[in-house]
Amino acid sequence: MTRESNPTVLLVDDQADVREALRLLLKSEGFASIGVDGPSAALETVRQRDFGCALIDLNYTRDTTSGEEGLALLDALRQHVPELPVVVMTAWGNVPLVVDALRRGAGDFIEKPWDNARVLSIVRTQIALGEGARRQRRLEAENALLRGGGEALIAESPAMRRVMELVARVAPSDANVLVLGENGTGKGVIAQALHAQSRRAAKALVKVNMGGIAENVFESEMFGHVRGAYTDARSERIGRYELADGGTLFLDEVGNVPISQQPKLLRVLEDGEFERLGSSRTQSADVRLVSATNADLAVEVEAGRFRKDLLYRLNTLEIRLPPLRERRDDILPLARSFLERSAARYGRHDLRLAPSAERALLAWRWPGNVRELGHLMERAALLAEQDLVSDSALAFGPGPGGGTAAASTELDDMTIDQAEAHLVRRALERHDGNLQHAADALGITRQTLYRRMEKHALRDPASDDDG
Ligand SMILES: Nc1ncnc2c1ncn2[C@@H]1O[C@H](COP(=O)(O)OP(=O)(O)OP(=O)(O)O)[C@@H](O)[C@H]1O
Repeated sequence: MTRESNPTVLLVDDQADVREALRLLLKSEGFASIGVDGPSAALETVRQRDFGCALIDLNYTRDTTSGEEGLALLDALRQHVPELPVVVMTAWGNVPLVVDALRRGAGDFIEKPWDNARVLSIVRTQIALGEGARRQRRLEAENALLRGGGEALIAESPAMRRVMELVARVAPSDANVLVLGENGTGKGVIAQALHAQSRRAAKALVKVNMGGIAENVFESEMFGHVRGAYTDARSERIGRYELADGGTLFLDEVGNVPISQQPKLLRVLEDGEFERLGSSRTQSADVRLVSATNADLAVEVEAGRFRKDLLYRLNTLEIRLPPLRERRDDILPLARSFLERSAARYGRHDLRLAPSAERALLAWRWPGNVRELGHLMERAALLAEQDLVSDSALAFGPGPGGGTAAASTELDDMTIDQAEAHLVRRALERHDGNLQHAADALGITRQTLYRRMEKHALRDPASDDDG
């Protein structure tokens, strides 16, 4: 969110005295304004900063009566900065032109010579409408980013109870928290709990997966960009940092922030200030940071891949999540909860675990932790032939060397590189492009999968747009 108290009005008119009269009128009501003399200067200016509203003349020197230039400017503004309310100024009585402008999206019109009170009332109304539109767009963007709903968090084991006590103690503070743990141990769930128990709970929890952001889009993802900031930036975009204003920003897989981008992250963490890519305007946001990693960041610092000063910014407090194999008391409560949820989804309401299944679940080492348990229960709910799910109905992860004879013959004829590309592609296909599931199936981390995909030029189905 920008920190400007009173929005600025853009005045576009080729006559300097008109601009000056409007500037003084607006100033008397506390509105700042910037005046420019024509369409190209107007378009240049809206690229550089935000306005609460624009007042544009419809006739410029090149063509002083038809209004064509003004209407073209109106169209361009609607396209470039759709939330900016535009008020058109016309000569008295030019009804067809006014109608045309309103049809093309002008918020209102002013006839010259104008009535001061009417100008001020229109400007106030249009600014309020524009703010409403921006707020709406923010909410939509936030909703799209929020993780799907709060799921029940299970913490029966002594180790997890201690974690939850720590969460309760640190959540209300604004301190940055680093959540550590193997893949699938529930770091995202803990980030959600920290947010839900904080005074920011009513605001957004914005998640960014650092493992999934390519180096060249890092800055625009995090801090947004203005239109035209780079070749594909067709529209303005709000960054994740700004979206988290007043709320919590969750940086997942923070160990993957490229070293070249780490100073940018450090700067915003130090003073809360940033610029949208392509803009020189400094903005600020009030953000509480929770980050997570399965990497040993001390080792990354040693190796020169992670800045020590950044680590110290992130880990004001650390929460370590034990792997599932070290909290066996959670296994069955989690399994029952996942089975119940999947059973409801697939209409198998009477499904329950047989003692043999419970013994098998307790004996498994859970390399994929809680996530693996969730997937196993979902498969069981789908595939179980009887309501009582026995150990034989549990398809524990493929052991090393799993795979069909046909697949191995295919692999026999490939180079190692080809085989790797083939396996990655097949895993992505089998798991409908879900990177985590594909990585689990391949027995590698999501980061490693991501690197392999880059190496073999396989597309990440989630990285789609420029906004
Ligand atoms: N204590 C818990 N209670 C209920 N569900 C849990 C718990 N811990 C994890 N889960 C579930 O397990 C899955 C994996 O959790 P999550 O994504 O938070 O793990 P993670 O440690 O962030 O994984 P990664 O390191 O791969 O990003 C999610 O579906 C989550 O809802």
